[in-house]
Amino acid sequence: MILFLIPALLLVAAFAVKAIYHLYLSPLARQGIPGPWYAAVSDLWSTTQQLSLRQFRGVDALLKKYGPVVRIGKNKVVFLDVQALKTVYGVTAKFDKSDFYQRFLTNHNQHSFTFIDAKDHANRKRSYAGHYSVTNLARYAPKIERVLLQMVDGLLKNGGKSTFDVMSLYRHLLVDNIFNVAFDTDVGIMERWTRNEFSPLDQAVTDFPKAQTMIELFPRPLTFLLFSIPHARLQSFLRSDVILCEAATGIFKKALAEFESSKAIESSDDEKADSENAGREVDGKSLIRRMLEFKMPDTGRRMTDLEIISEAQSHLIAGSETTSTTMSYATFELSRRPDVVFRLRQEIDSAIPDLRTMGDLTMLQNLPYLNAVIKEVLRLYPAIPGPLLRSVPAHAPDFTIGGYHIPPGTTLATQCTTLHRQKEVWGEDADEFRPERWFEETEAMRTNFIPYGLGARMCSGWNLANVMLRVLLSTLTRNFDIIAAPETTQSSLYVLESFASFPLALQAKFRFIPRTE
Ligand code: HEM
Repeated sequence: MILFLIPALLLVAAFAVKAIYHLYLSPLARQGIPGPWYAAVSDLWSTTQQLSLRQFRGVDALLKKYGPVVRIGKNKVVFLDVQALKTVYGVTAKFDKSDFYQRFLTNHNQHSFTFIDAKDHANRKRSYAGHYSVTNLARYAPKIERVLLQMVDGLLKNGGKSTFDVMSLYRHLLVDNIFNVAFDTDVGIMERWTRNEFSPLDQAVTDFPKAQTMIELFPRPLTFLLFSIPHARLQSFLRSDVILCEAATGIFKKALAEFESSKAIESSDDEKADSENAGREVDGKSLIRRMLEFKMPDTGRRMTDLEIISEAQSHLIAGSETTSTTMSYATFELSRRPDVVFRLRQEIDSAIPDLRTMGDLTMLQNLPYLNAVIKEVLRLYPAIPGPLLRSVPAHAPDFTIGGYHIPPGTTLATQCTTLHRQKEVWGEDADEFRPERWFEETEAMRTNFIPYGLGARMCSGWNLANVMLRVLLSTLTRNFDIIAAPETTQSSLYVLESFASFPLALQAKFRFIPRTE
């Protein structure tokens, strides 16, 4: 008995000593940064918050209770200070991403979203620079429109008889879209949806962030147990990374073959190659082609096959689930706000008279009410609602937030959920969906609105996301009256997150009744 007791007592004593250190003696404790004691003594609070899939809510509650700088872990501080936002996240900021992002490695490889080191990250971003620019995206308008009209046709054919889960519907469309826009490949996922066929790729895209969070938070030595449970759905959930990697490898091989053959043409017949490549220039280069051609500026090294595959895989994930969730919440607002639909229709009907077209992308970019609606959706339903974690670098010069000295090694973060709902910035109706507020945009609104993050690590695909939100919202509002299914309510859409947000019910069902007036 005593043999068990002594180690147990030693463990308790070790925990108590550590807890005392973190509560009273550590550099953060000595600064007296406010926050609950139970969050400061260990990282248990933070871990349970992540497990509960409500971390952004817990952090929001603490920021409201303790003020703009709060200690939420042994070594973790969250803040709301706009000045600090620029220092921590700004374009010239020297703060790296925290190692939290390592859970999102794809195929065990780094990609732009996960790189910790700023130089590695900058090089990777250079490898596909310009691909998601507004001008380059305009080249893909016909492909975007084709898939969009497939969806509209499917809904028109149904004539409003059935309800559809739009989380899944939009994801199908957006997965197709990423393949078209980033990889110049048509995989026909939307078509599968119209035939009511299951698509493993679509499922894997939505599983990935949830599965990676589960694997990360599961006790490490026991992970193998998780992978041994003989349950088909659980195993496909846990292996979403493999499914996505297979898809990315397929498109990589295709792009590589095209790249090799174009090089062969170039070397065998320069003149002929010139004319063939002239054709390619008009088509633009796919994301993979850009990476195949890229050489690191400092070393001249080319990217390895695995690096390209992992980067492509990450764009597939980042580019579909986020936009689909945002659109699903937009659909919910449309279904319960006839006043917003009325104003939107007034604007869109006169801008796009032909029902069978999507409208010019530049023209859509200039529709004020449509853009106000999108901003309001991104404000209230940000797809990444929780803390964006950064590390104070080892040799950081003296760094303070709100008068507190923050030592090197501390993990720092802000979160848009709280920034986007501060009454001092957005007014007393901050929690309400009111697109009109964007017609009186203030400087404070501009600096506190960060649905796509900010600085050097800001979302690479934000132009694409905005394009897709515009074409989807305008086309659906134009063609359909949208009615929420009885089971789709504020409670069923209660927001949860595993870094990316999703509704509690995991679905959002609506009927799309063809518009008659
Ligand atoms: C409504 C849709 C979207 C939202 C709200 C969103 C939000 C974000 C946010 C907040 C970040 C920064 C995360 C951080 O700092 O930790 C991010 C990064 C990123 N997003 Fe998006 N995103 C969206 C759509 C897209 C799309 C369509 C793509 C297309 C490929 C994309 C690709 C990426 C990539 C590659 C990164 C990593 C950027 C880097 O660190 O260099 N996202 N996104």
